[in-house]
Amino acid sequence: MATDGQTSTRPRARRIGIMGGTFDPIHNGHLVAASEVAHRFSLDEVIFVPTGRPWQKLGEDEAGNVIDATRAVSPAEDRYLMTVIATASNPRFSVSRVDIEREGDTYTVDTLRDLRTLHPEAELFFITGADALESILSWQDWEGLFELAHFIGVSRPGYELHAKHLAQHLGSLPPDTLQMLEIPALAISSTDCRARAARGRPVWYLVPDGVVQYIAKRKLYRAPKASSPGVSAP
Ligand SMILES: Nc1ncnc2c1ncn2[C@@H]1O[C@H](COP(=O)(O)OP(=O)(O)OP(=O)(O)O)[C@@H](O)[C@H]1O
Ligand SMILES: O=C(O)c1ccc[n+]([C@@H]2O[C@H](COP(=O)([O-])O)[C@@H](O)[C@H]2O)c1
Repeated sequence: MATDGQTSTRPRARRIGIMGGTFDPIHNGHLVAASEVAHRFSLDEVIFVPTGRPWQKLGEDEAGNVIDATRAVSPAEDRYLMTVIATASNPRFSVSRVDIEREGDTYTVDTLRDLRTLHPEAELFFITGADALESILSWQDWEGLFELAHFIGVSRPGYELHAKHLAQHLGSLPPDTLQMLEIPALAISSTDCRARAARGRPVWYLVPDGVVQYIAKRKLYRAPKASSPGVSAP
């Protein structure tokens, strides 16, 4: 604290965005979302965090039995490497392995706790698309999430960006707990990119060039998902 009547020169806390996703594959919708939030919220860095075991995307029932084999997710290392390739040219973007190195299902509550431990002084901003925000009440320990970071909901074509379902819970929290941001509309999804790659249709300009090349090199999304060595049960 300044004691001589001068203004304190203590630097402001580092502002870190967290872009969580399965990134199977990462596409330009993810990158634009992170870039827009970084600009509008004056973030110093955005950390992309590929999921380890995205439990809601595995097509499994509660006992872990595969009930929809078409929903198997690509190996975490492939998704991680595509994320590194896609973000490499932006000095403000980085990629974390916290979710892929933690065992078991991936829960955002754990992601935020791990990143808080790694960045104890930082202000954290978790970035989520309108579709993910819509289903946040189904996330593990969702009630505690809003105490761990600010949340930024971003628009996405085909989804309404709102927090009506959270109104009761957010009422008792500071107004900057959840903020909404309209971003340029890119109607791109990983599901569509996978379907295109599977049928030999182009994914150029939907995903970064290096990711197009990585998908081709690793022959991702070509074989039926049931036979790929993903993270769902064999
Ligand atoms: N086109 C987009 N515009 C804005 N946000 C997006 C867009 N695509 C994905 N997101 C957001 O990015 C995060 C990670 O998304 P994810 O990796 O599941 O991609 P996806 O395209 O939704 O994948 P899939 O089609 O396999 O469900 C989520 O918060 C999601 O809402
Ligand atoms: O915490 C949970 O239970 C939870 C359930 C579903 C999704 N999430 C997180 O939401 C982010 C986007 O996930 P997804 O599945 O849409 O790629 C990613 O960071 C996930 O870990 C988190």
